[in-house]
Amino acid sequence: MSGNAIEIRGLEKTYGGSKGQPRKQALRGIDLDVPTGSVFGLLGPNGAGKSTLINILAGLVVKTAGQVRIWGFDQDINPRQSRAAIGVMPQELNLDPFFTPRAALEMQAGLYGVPKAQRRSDEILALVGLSDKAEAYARTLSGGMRRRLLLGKALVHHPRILVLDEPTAGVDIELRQMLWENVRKLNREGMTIILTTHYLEEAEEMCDQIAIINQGQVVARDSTAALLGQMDRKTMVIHPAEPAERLPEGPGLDVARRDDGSLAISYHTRQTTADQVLEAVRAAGLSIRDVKTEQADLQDVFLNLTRSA
Ligand SMILES: Nc1ncnc2c1ncn2[C@@H]1O[C@H](COP(=O)(O)OP(=O)(O)OP(=O)(O)O)[C@@H](O)[C@H]1O
Repeated sequence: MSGNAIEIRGLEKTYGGSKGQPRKQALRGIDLDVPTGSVFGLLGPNGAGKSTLINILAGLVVKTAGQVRIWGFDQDINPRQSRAAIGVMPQELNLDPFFTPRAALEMQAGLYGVPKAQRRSDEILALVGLSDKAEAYARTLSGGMRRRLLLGKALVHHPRILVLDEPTAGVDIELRQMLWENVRKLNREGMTIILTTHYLEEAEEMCDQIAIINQGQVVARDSTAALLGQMDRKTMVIHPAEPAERLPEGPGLDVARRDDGSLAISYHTRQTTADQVLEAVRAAGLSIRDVKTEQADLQDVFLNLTRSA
């Protein structure tokens, strides 16, 4: 398919307040296109609504309003086809402890109505590195192996789109590499990949497109390169030798006094050099007792984006 693997318009979700809990609006009108063939990163702080969005795509959560098209199929009009186009690797390790990996894959294939002749359990077991555990009970598998099996289960029905919800949260380096190798391979073969992650460097490395979600809304959506361009904010924290009477000034400098008497000077590294910041400090008549820099992290970026939104 050319164009978009997924098209979302005006998507809303309000969880009903049960047992006296207040109602919770988790998604507040999401518009989002995921280009076919991309590795698409869905970023956002805890509680932003990423899992809700993914679960709606997977058909596990019912939306309150809006339209979702998966591989051209409207979820409301063609629920079966839209579900068949997507495979989801969930966050929780929800596996039946008495199934072997092979049985779990066969069972999943059965649920999706994949005919026996078209099942590729051995191929999938090999892909996720579980061939030698094919007949082991799930309860005897390590956490990492269970994750691999969940990835395998997401692939049994040959989906066009693979969704990975926090695939590398708490996994070791080896498994992480193996997951990313698999993702790259599947993407090269044409699969569209959507993943949620908390790790900015992971998104930077893996994703060519990124959407940032905050409080149920898309606050940024761009190519990774363009977004990272906005993330070049650094903060230089200056402890002046004497209390500062005058604040440093300069184009692109954002200066704040902190409670400990230090000055936090934020700037964009593409626009301003550290030297220019120091010059502005001296021009304000300040001598420096101590200085350190703070790199913007994803949290800063979120704050920035939500403020400007
Ligand atoms: N079943 C539910 N009932 C009520 N509220 C819910 C339910 N599931 C999620 N929420 C609320 O909806 C909001 C979005 O949650 P969601 O799990 O989608 O966020 P998230 O971005 O995936 O966060 P995390 O990274 O922590 O998984 C949160 O405020 C959450 O508490």
